[in-house]
Amino acid sequence: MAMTQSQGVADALTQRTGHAVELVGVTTHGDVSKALLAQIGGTGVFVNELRDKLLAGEVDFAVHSLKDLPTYPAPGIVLAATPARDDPRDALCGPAKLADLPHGARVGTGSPRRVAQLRALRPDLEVVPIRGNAPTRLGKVTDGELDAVVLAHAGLRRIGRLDAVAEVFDPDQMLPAPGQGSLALECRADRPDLVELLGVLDDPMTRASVTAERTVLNVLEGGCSAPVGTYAAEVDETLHLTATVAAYDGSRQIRMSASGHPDMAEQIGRELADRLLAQGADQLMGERD
Ligand SMILES: NCc1[nH]cc(CCC(=O)O)c1CC(=O)O
Repeated sequence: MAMTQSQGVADALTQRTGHAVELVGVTTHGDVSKALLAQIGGTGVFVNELRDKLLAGEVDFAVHSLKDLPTYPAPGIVLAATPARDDPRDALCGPAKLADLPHGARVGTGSPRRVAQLRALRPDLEVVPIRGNAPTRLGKVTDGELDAVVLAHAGLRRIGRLDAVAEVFDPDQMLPAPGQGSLALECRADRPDLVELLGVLDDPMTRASVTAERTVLNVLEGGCSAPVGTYAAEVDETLHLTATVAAYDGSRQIRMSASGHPDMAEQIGRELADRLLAQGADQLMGERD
């Protein structure tokens, strides 16, 4: 997935600027570790090695999945572009839609956000923690170990496996991870030439949406392993943001929305997060079964 999305960015950049781009593959801790993301700390596990190579001057820019990027800034590094977002939703992969899965069906996901929202939708399911890349996860359904898995639609599209999708979750049912489906192009802050070059791929609507989403996560002090779901989109120059914090066991969920001018994306996110906290979001996030 990482190589496919990076190649897409490289091609787009060459097309727009005429510059040739050479891909340098980097394996990260998140790629090799078999531990659950929630256990290895979550934030930065797919990102840190790439940032090290940026700072060492071994590569000029890095392509990340935005949802894997920690919300706190990295010294010396800037987010030069957020290209137009892919489908941000989650997808159920398997032989049947969620409502048609048998009682007690085994559904795989390692994400506390997905676990919490799945349990809220179908308390009877057995949610099984899994890791590994998307093909490995899909393989667990094919070989009968699991009845279904939940994966990001964007990732499935990038690896050409939309055939596995039984149902795409509406954000009303399951809110995606902040930044899901969006890419992040990072480069060194002391390379204004590159910041400008990469800027041709920036999509202002995506930037506003993901800024609002990531601000919610930042204020709630959650990483990619927090049970926080968000979705923001711009309609007629108004940014609409919805966010949820869910108890891990699915028993309780706080869900709220806000909207405003896209230029105020950060403030919209901050105010929504404050309202979630006032409703007891921090208490829900701290709970584990
Ligand atoms: N956590 C790993 C990860 N990082 C980005 C994606 C998918 C692509 C995206 O959301 O942009 C995935 C896999 C998944 O969640 O199914």
